[in-house]
Amino acid sequence: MSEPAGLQSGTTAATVELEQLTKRYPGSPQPVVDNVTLTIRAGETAVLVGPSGCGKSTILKMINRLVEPTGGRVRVGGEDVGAMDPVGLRRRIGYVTRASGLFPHMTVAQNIALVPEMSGWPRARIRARVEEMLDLVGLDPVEFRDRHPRGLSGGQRQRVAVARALAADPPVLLMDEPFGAVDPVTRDHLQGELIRVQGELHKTIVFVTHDFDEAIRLGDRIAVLRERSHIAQYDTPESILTNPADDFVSGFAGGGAALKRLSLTRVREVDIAAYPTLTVDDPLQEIFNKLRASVTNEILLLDQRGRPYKWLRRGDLMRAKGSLARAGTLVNDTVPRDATLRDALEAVLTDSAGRVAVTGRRGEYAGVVDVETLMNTVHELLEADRLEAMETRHALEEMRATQTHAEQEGEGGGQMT
Ligand SMILES: Nc1ncnc2c1ncn2[C@@H]1O[C@H](COP(=O)(O)OP(=O)(O)OP(=O)(O)O)[C@@H](O)[C@H]1O
Repeated sequence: MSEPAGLQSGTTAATVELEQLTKRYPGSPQPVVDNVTLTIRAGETAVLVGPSGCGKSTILKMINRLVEPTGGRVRVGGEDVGAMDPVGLRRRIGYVTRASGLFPHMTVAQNIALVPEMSGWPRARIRARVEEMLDLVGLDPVEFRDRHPRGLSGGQRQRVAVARALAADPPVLLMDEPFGAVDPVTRDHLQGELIRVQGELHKTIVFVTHDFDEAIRLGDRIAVLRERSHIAQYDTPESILTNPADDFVSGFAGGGAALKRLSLTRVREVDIAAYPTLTVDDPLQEIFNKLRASVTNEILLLDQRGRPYKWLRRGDLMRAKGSLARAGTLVNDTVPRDATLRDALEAVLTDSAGRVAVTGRRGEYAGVVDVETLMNTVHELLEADRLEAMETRHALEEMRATQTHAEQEGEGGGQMT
């Protein structure tokens, strides 16, 4: 069977379309997936979130044909998967589940090499690919290549499972609660890693979870599903938080929209205050002068490599008898520019003076955020979201009105002839 263009290995991503997709398992009176139509754009992460048993896993399994639909179809890269050879199809769609599904008798490297081997890749290319994949998921190839799954932690097993799913460079990755069985701290870490990997690879990812916070964090778009996979809302996380379609969606999203909004924004996206700074090599007199002139009553002292080192307040130098080594308070927490505003808020709230230094890639000083900046920012964000939601609703209403008008005109025209 020929390989459809949209599904060739090496293709960055492919659109996934569900068209009136339905599944009724034998013996069950109701379909578990009922007439679902949904388009997942190439390169996007779509998260399916909904109550237990609403058919999320069944949808994923219909995409890679582990389950055959009873109605409708799935297209990947424009091609009907029902017309493809299921084994070939599965080689080109990565699949990661809650239980890693690694083969226990095979080493990590053998597990990752599985699909490239079945696809007939030359040995040297497979070896290089295994190393590359381990590197990508943050595992040292030398340390992990020859280990067996039983010797790995739950989090490490899921990393290997992701490496295996991506090994043959599939355009589509299906993830069924991949982090559901690991502890919350590891889950948090793995979610961050997935965001980083997706930032590099731009695959089309269909991710299933029943954790709404996970959906908010990972999804470019979220499909909130009711029973039988009826779509309650399919939208960006921002729209779902600020403009939920109905009570079911807002109930699922839970409270705390403002806090969740903080998780969606990065520190680099907000105005970071420029703080008065000096470096440890600057003359003492200059430090005195700057402190005296500072409206913040405080300066941030940077080390020789420009990294935040000490907070220095007026009087500190005097009390330390002019010794810079003894004066001030060491900076013990910083946040990178890529951190979320929620992380920044956490750091600011635990800081005794209510502010935290922001750093760039190499730990260099980039600015300071404080409680006031964060409060103002979240107010502005929520306000902007609300305005946008209102504009969208207005545009939709206008479109509908124009449509109705055109239809009426059409009907009128029909009567005249
Ligand atoms: N092979 C099967 N045969 C019969 N019924 C099935 C089969 N697989 C799943 N079901 C039923 O279909 C419904 C949907 O299951 P599915 O696993 O797709 O839901 P889900 O939303 O992924 O659930 P969860 O979040 O609990 O994993 C459930 O009622 C389940 O019992």
